Amino acid sequence: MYMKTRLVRVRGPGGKLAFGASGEAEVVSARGRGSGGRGFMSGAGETELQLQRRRIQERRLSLLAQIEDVRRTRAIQRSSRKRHGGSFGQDLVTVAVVGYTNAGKSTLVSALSGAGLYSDDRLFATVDPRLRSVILPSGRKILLSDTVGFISDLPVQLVEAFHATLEEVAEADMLVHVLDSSAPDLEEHRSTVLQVLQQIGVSQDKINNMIEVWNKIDLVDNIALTDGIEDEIFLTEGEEEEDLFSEDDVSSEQSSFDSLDDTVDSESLSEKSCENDDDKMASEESIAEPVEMKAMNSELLPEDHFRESNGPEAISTSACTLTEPVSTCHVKTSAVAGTGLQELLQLIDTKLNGQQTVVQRSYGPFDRKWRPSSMDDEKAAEQ
Ligand SMILES: Nc1nc2c(ncn2[C@@H]2O[C@H](COP(=O)(O)OP(=O)(O)OP(=O)(O)O)[C@@H](O)[C@H]2O)c(=O)[nH]1
Ligand SMILES: [Mg+2]
Repeated sequence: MYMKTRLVRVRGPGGKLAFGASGEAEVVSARGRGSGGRGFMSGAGETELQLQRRRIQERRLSLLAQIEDVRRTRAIQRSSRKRHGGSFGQDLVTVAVVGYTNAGKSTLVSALSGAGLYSDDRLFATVDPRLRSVILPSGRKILLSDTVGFISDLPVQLVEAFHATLEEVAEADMLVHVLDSSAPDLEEHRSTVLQVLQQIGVSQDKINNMIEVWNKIDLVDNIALTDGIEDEIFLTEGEEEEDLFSEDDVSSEQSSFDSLDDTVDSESLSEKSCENDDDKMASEESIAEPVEMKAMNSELLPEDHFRESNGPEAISTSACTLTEPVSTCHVKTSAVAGTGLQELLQLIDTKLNGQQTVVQRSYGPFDRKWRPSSMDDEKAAEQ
């Protein structure tokens, strides 16, 4: 097939035609040959290499045009969402799902918006299929935004291509960071993502407020999880896991969630933990002192205990800070098995409710606008 459509020639070191010989290989396309005379010996047309380069260039330009389209569309979507109750309003906040490549972001977004949970792609599907609407346990509707996976050492040339995604991340009201908990280089993935988020101008507040999803929990062997892996991931070195709560506490946790979803089992119910929003100051302090990390085994945290100190809206008083100088809430999920999904939605709900009163949207590098300093808040709001 290849030979039928293309002429392949290999030029040997002496410039002679030498099929299959080692040396500089020059592949001449049949198309190019036609345009350049009698084969490359007499100044052939476009070589295969040139042809490939041209095609790559064309493809690049076409992709850049598409990306520009997506950016424009998303900008329109965002302003429309703001007008009709978006970022500052009640109804349509955007939660961007970020994470290292292959962590399971797309699977998770599909699972969250798939059968069994409310899903409505209609509104934005025509312009961007990666935005899915989801109804939280409280009835609040949000938009979940799937994003391009981050990778280490992202080539500079690719950054432009990622801008559409990055803008969505910078603009999102909240971030959900999906981690593949079975990945051996989990820590590296986590720090790469945090680094990229900082690089693209996501505010520290937003990073601190981020929910971590420990996905692919089905791949992590239960015994290994309790014996070692979880300790490695979640506990600070030197800290000892404590049996903090009695069985009664655990069952009270379950009862408090029964109203949310009867199908949720006790195991998955205990699979979440969250820092107190009010503890934000404390967590910010911990950024300055990265060594001082609190951590707890989330399995042991009862719901009643969370509520005691945080009021009805809060899920947890316990900071589940990790070994990184960033404190986060976390939920364990298996996007393929469908476990932990309700807990994740509940956590997003709780976080958003907590944010509601203090929503201070951080401006990323993409939406900073100049504003006269004398302008009072009312005028600014009108604008
Ligand atoms: N066992 C298991 N596999 C999962 C889970 N979630 C996702 N996967 C698998 O992991 C692979 C990657 O999933 P994706 O959803 O494409 O990951 P992604 O983060 O969107 O990847 P990129 O778009 O490349 O960044 C797929 O083969 C999924 O089936 C999970 O919870 N458990
Ligand atoms: Mg994906």
